[in-house]
Amino acid sequence: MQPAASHLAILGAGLSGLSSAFHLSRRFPTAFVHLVDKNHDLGGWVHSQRVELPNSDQSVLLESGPRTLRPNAQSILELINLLNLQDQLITTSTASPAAKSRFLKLTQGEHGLVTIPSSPWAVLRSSLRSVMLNAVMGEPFKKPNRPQGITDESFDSFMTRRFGSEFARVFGSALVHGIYATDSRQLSVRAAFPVLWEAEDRGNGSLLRGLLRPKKSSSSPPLQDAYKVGTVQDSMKGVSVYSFKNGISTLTSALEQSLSSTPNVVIHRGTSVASLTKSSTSDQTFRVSLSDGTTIPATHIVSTIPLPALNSLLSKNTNTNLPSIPHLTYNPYTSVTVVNLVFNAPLSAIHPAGFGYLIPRPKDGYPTPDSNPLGILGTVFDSSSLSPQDSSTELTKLTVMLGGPYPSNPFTQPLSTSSATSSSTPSIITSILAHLQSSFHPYTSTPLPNPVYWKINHNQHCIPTYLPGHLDRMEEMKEVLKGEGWEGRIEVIGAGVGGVSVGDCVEAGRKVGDGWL
Ligand SMILES: C=Cc1c2[nH]c(c1C)Cc1[nH]c(c(CCC(=O)O)c1C)Cc1[nH]c(c(C)c1CCC(=O)O)Cc1[nH]c(c(C)c1C=C)C2
Repeated sequence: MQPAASHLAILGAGLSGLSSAFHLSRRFPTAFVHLVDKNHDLGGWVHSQRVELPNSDQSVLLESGPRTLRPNAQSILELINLLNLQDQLITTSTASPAAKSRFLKLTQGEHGLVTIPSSPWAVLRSSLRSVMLNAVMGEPFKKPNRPQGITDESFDSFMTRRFGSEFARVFGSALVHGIYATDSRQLSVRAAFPVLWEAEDRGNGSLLRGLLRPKKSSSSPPLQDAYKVGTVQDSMKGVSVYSFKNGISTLTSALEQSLSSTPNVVIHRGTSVASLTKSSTSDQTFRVSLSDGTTIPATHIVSTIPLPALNSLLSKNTNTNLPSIPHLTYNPYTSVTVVNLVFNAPLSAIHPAGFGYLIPRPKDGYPTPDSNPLGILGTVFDSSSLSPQDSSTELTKLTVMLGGPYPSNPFTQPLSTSSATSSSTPSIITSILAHLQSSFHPYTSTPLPNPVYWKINHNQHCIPTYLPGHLDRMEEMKEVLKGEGWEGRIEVIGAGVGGVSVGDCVEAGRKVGDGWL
């Protein structure tokens, strides 16, 4: 029989680790909960920074990780309620341009952005008409064409089957750039977009018919599992996305603060896990040794660190009675360089109102320095939805994202994390400004002003690319963790396992250790 969960060790204090510690410390109020992170600052990829602009009394809030949240993630609404963050919310309505207007930049050489049509009438007037019309109108009438017996495929192959290769490249690859910053020809459709895979089943082979057909309603969750959202749900009516006055770090900082004042929780920051072994004595506890010399005896473990990091940790163990965990190094991780720019001019003087734009995969694939030399994936118009974070609407902030599947660009290495004012503009910023100028033409025909502030952050290996077959591999991994040696007393969660969004990570932390006693 499993021992009671009396000593819990949680490896990694990003969103999944913080959420795990928060929920487990409430579920097991008499257990000792240890939360370990190699960094001194907790929160993982969430990084919000308020910057005072030089020579002015103005400030802006810049994000280098996730910047907005969606109201459908109940587990986040629950944290907002439990941590009392409601008065710090800023919301963007579904009727705002940020929610309604999205753009594509089709080719680097050509000026301008193309609006993604949001209604059938808009399609008829759009320059994307030729790519969209036949693909979308024809899909419901196309014969079912999923090859028999396949259990997964790439997102590109799925979209190509149903809509044709040009539609898959233009829309599919751009969507994947904006979420996974990867090549849609590598990404598993079932792991990344399960809703679409299931809709094709429901529509008897047609994705669009399946999306229009309602899902069979699942029975409501047992009462103890109901999300404690309080009145937060009501404040999300008509909201498309939201954040906080001081950015997404509000959530991670509030979790950290709450854990710091919880008597049964110890946070070990700035120290990494040196080894993970299992005692050979009859108590069979795990030993988590930290690089600062501390050893945590643990009855149960939650690993939220990237899967390759867990693999390195376990492969250091010699003479261990712990079985190896499969598939930890199967998926690659992509890196994204995030460039925040701030202009001393209102939004309308810089770019059209809207969410921002994405750039599809070039026609000839990625290693094409002529078509997209900087490897730009897209640009977010932050001020369209997040201007209440800043001290003035006379400022415009936007974020250019580079990297992902493009060959690593020559600028990122020496500038991995840097920021400055316009007095010393490096060539990457100059090149990005030229790209923006061409993207915003003819909306803005006058030269763009120099940014009053810019900041570059290179997020190395920040997002996993789930390769086809990911869900089956994760099931196999879970079977091993339930078996001899681990005995269901370790759970491996986080972005590498079950979803990369903030909501997925928080939800995984909420569910972890469900069967522990
Ligand atoms: C660091 C860059 C990131 C890129 N994708 C993600 C990050 C953190 C993760 C991500 N982005 C989105 C989702 C879906 C969210 C959901 O469905 O709940 C995820 C998991 C969508 C998204 N993409 C962009 C924005 C502003 C959003 C809204 C959510 C968020 O704030 O992250 C823009 C964008 N993200 C990336 C690129 C290249 C890009 C380009 C415009 C990569």
